[in-house]
Amino acid sequence: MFDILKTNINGVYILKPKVFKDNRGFFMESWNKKDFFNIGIKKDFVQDNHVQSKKGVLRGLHFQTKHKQGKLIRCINGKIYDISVDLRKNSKTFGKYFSVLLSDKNKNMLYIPEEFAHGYLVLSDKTEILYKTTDYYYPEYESGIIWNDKTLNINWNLDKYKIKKSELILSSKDQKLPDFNEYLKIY
Ligand SMILES: Cc1cn([C@H]2C[C@H](O)[C@@H](COP(=O)(O)OP(=O)(O)O[C@H]3O[C@H](C)C(=O)[C@H](O)[C@H]3O)O2)c(=O)[nH]c1=O
Repeated sequence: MFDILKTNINGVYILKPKVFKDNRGFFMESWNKKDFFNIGIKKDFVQDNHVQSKKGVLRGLHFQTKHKQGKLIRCINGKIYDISVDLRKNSKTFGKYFSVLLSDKNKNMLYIPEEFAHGYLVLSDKTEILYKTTDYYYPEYESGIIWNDKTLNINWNLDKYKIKKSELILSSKDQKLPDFNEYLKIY
């Protein structure tokens, strides 16, 4: 059982699971095929990912050019500031981004359809996220856009979260991602 919040980007949803608390702790359904189908999320998930990161890690912005992946993301320990960028050519929000705080406290879940670049800034140590994808990992089709692209102009809220740019931890791959204008030339 979920409350569904539509967002300013068509097809991107925040799902708030119903949390059953008692003197033992809590129970919640984190995914239910029927409920998702009724929302309009009809593609099956085929892979589950579990990622742990230190505070200050920034992963992304990533997407697969073929075998594009829809994602259902949730944070089970700590918190992340999650960013997804609409790359659907015919979308009226093409190039626009959606941001949301996902944490073990708010238990919010984010669903993004295929053709979105995805990334997140990690706001606390030993943060763990779980996310399902609607297609498999194909490293040969991995691509991305640099996190601080001037055209996308994403506000990562570094000041708000008191994370210095010099403290950010990115993979060497992510440090070399192309910018949005290069992306526009290729795809
Ligand atoms: C994504 C992925 C990675 N891997 C292996 C490949 C590397 O040896 C290792 C770390 O991969 P990577 O550095 O690409 O992990 P992230 O930077 O977290 O990548 C993810 O970051 C952003 C936020 C995403 O939304 C994507 O799901 C994904 O691109 O895990 C796998 O075995 N399977 C996978 O599905």
